Amino acid sequence: MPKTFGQIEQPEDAEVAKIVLVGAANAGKSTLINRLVGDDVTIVSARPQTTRTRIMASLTMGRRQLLFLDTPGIVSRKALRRVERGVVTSPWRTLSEADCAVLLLDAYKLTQKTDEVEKYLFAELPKVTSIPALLVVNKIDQVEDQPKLLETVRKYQAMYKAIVGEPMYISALGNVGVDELRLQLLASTRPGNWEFPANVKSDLSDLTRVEDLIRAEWFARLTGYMPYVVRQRNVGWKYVAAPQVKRPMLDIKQELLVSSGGEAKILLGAKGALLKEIALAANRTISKALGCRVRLHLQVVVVEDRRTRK
Ligand SMILES: Nc1nc2c(ncn2[C@@H]2O[C@H](COP(=O)(O)OP(=O)(O)OP(=O)(O)O)[C@@H](O)[C@H]2O)c(=O)[nH]1
Repeated sequence: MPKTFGQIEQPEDAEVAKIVLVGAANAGKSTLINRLVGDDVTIVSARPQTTRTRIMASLTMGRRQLLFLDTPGIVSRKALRRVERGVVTSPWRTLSEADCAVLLLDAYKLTQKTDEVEKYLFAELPKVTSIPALLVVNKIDQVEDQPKLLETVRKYQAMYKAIVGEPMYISALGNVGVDELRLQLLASTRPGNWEFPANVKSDLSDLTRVEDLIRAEWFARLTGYMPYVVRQRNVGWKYVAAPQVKRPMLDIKQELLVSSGGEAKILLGAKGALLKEIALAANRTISKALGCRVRLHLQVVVVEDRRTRK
């Protein structure tokens, strides 16, 4: 018989595990969470540091629930030192909440000897935590020199004593090894109460998810500093009932705020074509993510930039 805990219906023998992903910026944390959960819950981009919110995604299989605590990537040693001093949101704080860590390494960086941040991260990690961890090596699709990779991974394995089992080699993007990793993670659950109903995949409010998905589209199409200067303002959110259609359609109006006509031009593209493309693509992903029909309106608005105001 299922029992109700608070608002949540769960089986008598419910189990739960909180998982934290630790890795340098761009290691593929967001991509991996999306693969594991099977939904676009976090923003994925080729540029580092796009994870703005700490996102908790959840995945329920049978009686087990996994809760993923996503952490912002660590870009440099300097950033890591700031983290230690508690100046920026600390991934370490998230670590203390977790039952199990996934230590995510970028296979390509390991073979190219550009893994400085990782080395530093692994040297610091044992000082702040000893939670059990899986060592997961991502982006194996990018590696040719496999012996070199295995040798480097062995060194990492020795650095954090609480690593459970053998390292796992995956490609989050290519969906290789992800099913095996999911099974491993499910094996780390302990008796406990679920935090989300079985069918909920993320605790982000729908609005935050929508804004993330819109942002992902312009990040995918613009380069350089430009994506970072755009801010979002939600100006409309209503469900519109349409005759002959069973489920209402969600009508969303968002403004993209920039501080100059030049920036507006870049975002609009020739005759507004780029903005149209962004809106169309975002409309599709939002509709899929929320499971309802969506009509998205995007508008570029030039606002005075307080930083440059005299
Ligand atoms: N070739 C390859 N690329 C991958 C793989 N996994 C992720 N990527 C790419 O690596 C880039 C970074 O991925 P993200 O998932 O945004 O990385 P992240 O660790 O969440 O990054 P931050 O938000 O900066 O912390 C994206 O361009 C992904 O498509 C993989 O298995 N193979």
